[in-house]
Amino acid sequence: MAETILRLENIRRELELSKDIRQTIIPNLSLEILKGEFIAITGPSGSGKSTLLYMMGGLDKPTLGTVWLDGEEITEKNESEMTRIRNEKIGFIYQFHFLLPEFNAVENVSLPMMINGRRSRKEIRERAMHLLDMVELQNKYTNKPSQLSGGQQQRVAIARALANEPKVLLGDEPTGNLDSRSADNVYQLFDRLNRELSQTIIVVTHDEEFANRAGRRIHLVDGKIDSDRLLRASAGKPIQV
Ligand SMILES: Nc1ncnc2c1ncn2[C@@H]1O[C@H](COP(=O)(O)OP(=O)(O)OP(=O)(O)O)[C@@H](O)[C@H]1O
Repeated sequence: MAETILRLENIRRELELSKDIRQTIIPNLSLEILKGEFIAITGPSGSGKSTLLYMMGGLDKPTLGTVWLDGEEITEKNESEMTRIRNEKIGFIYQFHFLLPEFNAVENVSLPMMINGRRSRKEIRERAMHLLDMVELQNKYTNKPSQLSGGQQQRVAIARALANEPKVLLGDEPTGNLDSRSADNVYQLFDRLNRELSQTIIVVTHDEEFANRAGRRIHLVDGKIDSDRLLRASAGKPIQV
């Protein structure tokens, strides 16, 4: 039986638009995610997908409710504890890569490990190169972001997100800015990470093809789970036959 890696209990997220106007983005949502799952979150624009993802990764806090990550309640942590937890346990990938333009690929991937401070400089460099090999950028170590294609930049961002061996990899429209071939490459990479390393992956996407190739698809409408379907077996959830 796979372990739970993320648990959201009775999450409510309201926004204070002005002193007396509040908007409810997520009324009351509970969800359990197991280690090794590959999940796509879909839904119309404004349905609360990114808000949900950010609460899972501790970048946003619910108005009410509890989020547990890897057995730890993250909703009660202060900002400096959350910064450490995000660095150690979460890998984020955004629609835009947010690589540092003046740093090359190895340096960009090294950054989260330098902040973490658990590896020596030599180990950091070796791991950065290993991660770039894994995303098939073995001949681009010293390229700066401007010397890479959009798909290659996104693969550096994925290598960077994996730097500290995150418990959960979160993607907010990671293929949204890519042509279909590069998007397919990114999908293939996620699929490989999930199958070979049992990496837990949760991706918000508008890309139907991507969503249908994940292991589980959660569809949101107005901040509520409209459907939650297993599409195929994954390390986290084998489909019983
Ligand atoms: N900082 C903010 N200020 C005002 N409204 C916000 C803010 N952040 C989110 N919202 C509102 O919250 C709702 C949910 O936003 P969210 O970005 O989570 O939706 P989404 O499903 O990810 O949308 P999209 O697919 O367009 O990215 C939307 O109605 C949005 O306008």
